[in-house]
Amino acid sequence: MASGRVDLDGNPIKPITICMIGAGGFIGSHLCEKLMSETPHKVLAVDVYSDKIKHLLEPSSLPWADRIHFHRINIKNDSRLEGLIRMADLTINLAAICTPADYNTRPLDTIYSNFIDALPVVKYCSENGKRLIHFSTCEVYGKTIGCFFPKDSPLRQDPAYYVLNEDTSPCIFGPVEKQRWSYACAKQLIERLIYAEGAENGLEFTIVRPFNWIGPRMDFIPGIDGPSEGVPRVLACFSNNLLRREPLKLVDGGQSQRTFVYIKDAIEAVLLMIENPARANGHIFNVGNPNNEVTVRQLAEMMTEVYAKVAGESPIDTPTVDVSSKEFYGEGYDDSDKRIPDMTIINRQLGWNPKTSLWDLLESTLTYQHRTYAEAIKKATSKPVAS
Ligand SMILES: NC(=O)c1ccc[n+]([C@@H]2O[C@H](COP(=O)([O-])OP(=O)(O)OC[C@H]3O[C@@H](n4cnc5c(N)ncnc54)[C@H](O)[C@@H]3O)[C@@H](O)[C@H]2O)c1
Ligand SMILES: O=c1ccn([C@@H]2O[C@H](COP(=O)(O)OP(=O)(O)O[C@H]3OC[C@@H](O)[C@H](O)[C@H]3O)[C@@H](O)[C@H]2O)c(=O)[nH]1
Repeated sequence: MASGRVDLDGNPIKPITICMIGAGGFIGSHLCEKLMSETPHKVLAVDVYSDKIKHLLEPSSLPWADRIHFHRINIKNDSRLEGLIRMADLTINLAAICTPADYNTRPLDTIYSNFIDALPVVKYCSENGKRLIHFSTCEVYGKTIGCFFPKDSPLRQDPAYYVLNEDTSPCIFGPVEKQRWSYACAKQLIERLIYAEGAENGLEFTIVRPFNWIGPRMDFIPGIDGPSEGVPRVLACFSNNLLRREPLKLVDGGQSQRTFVYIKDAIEAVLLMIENPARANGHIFNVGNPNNEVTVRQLAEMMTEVYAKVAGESPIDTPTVDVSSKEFYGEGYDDSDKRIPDMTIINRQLGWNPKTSLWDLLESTLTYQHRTYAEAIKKATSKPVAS
């Protein structure tokens, strides 16, 4: 497994120690899995939760048991953080509040989590001469230029006005009272701070801008492994509706567009960044799949079709229902209109391309959702309600 592995320039890859903050989340769990099963690297896994990586931590007879150690730490207030960053060769920061339902209901937590709490991580990396891979977001681009043209303008069809490029696209945010942009703004400011640490103090950094990575273990199913009233991201919302045989809720008509990339494809890109520092340092990378674009309505229709196939159940008579964003998310919600990543830079630096079609990634993800949750949902919904 470990021997004979070489980087993109043919040099042998030396085992390193990685301090991964937010290792217990969706992306972290897949990255830990990849690092344990395919590389010789060690992981100091930092998070407040460990449920999603439990299968990698126990039992102690696992072949990688001595290469992954979990540290239950809240990075807001724990003096052990600097020690862990010093012990590692590389820090990867995934920790954040990053669910749209939180942007306008917990705006302060969102800003603190995405900016203030990330500050010591950047500082410790810079002061100790350690490399940093920081997770930002495609939301830093905000709205596309195209959305400001009249609906029937042919300019809307011109990629120059909607394809998002790391080095040339502007970042266009909405008003302060629409607090999605506070998340975007906090992420953008930490990017700028990291860039400045690189420019002034020589911090070796890579910034990742994920474009809707989806797959197994994303978020939670309300009432099963998360709060009943919780609102996860769209994959888990729609999965929950399908599992419960309820209509999928289309916010403001489901007209927003997204490109979805399979988590396993995206993790390949992160591994290339980890193992090719000379090609990744100093860069910001879009990581997404421009070929998998759909409107949210089309996503709902495809998920309904795929779920019927994997669960062997016919769809319900009314598979979707429209809801207003105010009803669904509360006052002050705003949305990103369209997100197509330009892949030129990641292609040039790391030769990475996504592989999995939207249909295929939904098929494997919904198979997982069905296997993991269908029984639990049946039990939960058949329980008599206490009077
Ligand atoms: N999944 C995507 O498509 C996507 C898109 C854009 C950006 N991102 C970014 O990627 C990163 C990871 O996203 P994810 O989808 O895995 O989210 P996630 O919520 O599943 O994972 C984040 C993890 O960070 C942990 N965390 C948060 N605050 C912490 C703290 N103070 N101390 C310790 N741990 C803390 C959480 O417990 C959680 O396990 C985030 O920065 C997010 O903004 C993800
Ligand atoms: O049940 C639902 C849930 C969501 N939606 C819509 O589906 C779209 C996608 O919603 P998601 O919850 O997946 O989140 P978004 O794509 O807006 O943001 C996502 O990508 C950028 C990251 O930084 C964010 O952390 C991530 O959540 C939005 O237009 C939302 O309004 C529905 O129509 N119905």
